[in-house]
Amino acid sequence: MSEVTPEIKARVEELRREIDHHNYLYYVLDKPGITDAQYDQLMQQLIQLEAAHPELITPDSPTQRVGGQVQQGFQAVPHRVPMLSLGNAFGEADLREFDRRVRTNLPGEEVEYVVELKIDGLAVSLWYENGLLVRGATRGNGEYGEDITANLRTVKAIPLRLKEDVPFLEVRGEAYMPKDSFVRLNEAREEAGEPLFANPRNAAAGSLRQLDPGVTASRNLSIFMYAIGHLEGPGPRSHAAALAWLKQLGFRVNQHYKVCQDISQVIDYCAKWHEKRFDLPYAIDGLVIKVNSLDQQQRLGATLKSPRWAIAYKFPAEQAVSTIKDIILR
Ligand SMILES: NC(=O)c1cnc(OC2CCCC2)nc1N
Repeated sequence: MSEVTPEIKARVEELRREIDHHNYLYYVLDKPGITDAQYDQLMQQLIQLEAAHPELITPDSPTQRVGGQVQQGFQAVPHRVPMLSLGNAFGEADLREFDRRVRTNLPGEEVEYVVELKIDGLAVSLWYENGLLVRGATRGNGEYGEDITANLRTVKAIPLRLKEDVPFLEVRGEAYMPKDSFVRLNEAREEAGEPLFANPRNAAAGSLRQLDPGVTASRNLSIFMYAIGHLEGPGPRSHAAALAWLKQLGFRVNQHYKVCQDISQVIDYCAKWHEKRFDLPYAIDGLVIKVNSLDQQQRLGATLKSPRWAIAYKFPAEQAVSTIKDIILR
């Protein structure tokens, strides 16, 4: 093994920064800055330098996303803050009833809502210590999840290192399989005589619960972050500010969220996306409405399993019976 010179160390660090930046442009912002060939060229240089100087390898190096070993199973891990499930609203009357309950519990106060698309994937929790990804887990039963860190590290939209070294941060998001990846995967499975996945949510869940991270890496999963689970130190005071801060840290955040001043604006926004949902490159099964003020969220609290400050608006199930492909590709 040849001696590590300062020049080699500097080159490795420069390659890492450049590759991380291009991963961020491509997988987080959907705005690639270079061609795939140029990207592969950078990766090959870094792989070769790290192979010649393994002592330079760090856990957050872009070459360390796909771990080697196949796991025997998944460790059960406790969530510091339970991952609650959402109550459902199936129409305008349910949404107005939700608004009435919120305002009854916050007498005389102004209430703002944030409305987000409800990504149809798998809820996951990511833990970062000093800006480094240290753990990833499924929601599980809300109290305990499964440790799928090795699999989540392969999702390139998940940063291995944040843009700021926050001491401790746990964030939640929805991992999902884009529609075109879902169709391609099922076509390949049909070719191979394997059972098809019924929908992108099952495909994402199946891909994340693989014992071999190499299989997860091949499934082209992505993610949208939607909440801070636990944060040490001062943080944002509203949910909208939390989403902006997560984006600033380098996370992928869905940009179709809207701050609404009253429930009528919420209802209009839900109607708009009920119309437009097939224009999206990923599956959604509704929208999520949240009280914007984190202080009001705190004071509204939660029932045993659901927050009083949030509700899911679910789209009516598909009327026409059509093949999964038509629905996905409509
Ligand atoms: N699938 C989604 O896109 C989604 C799921 N969950 C939440 O919020 C949590 C926070 C409090 C209970 C639910 N937001 C979302 N956008």
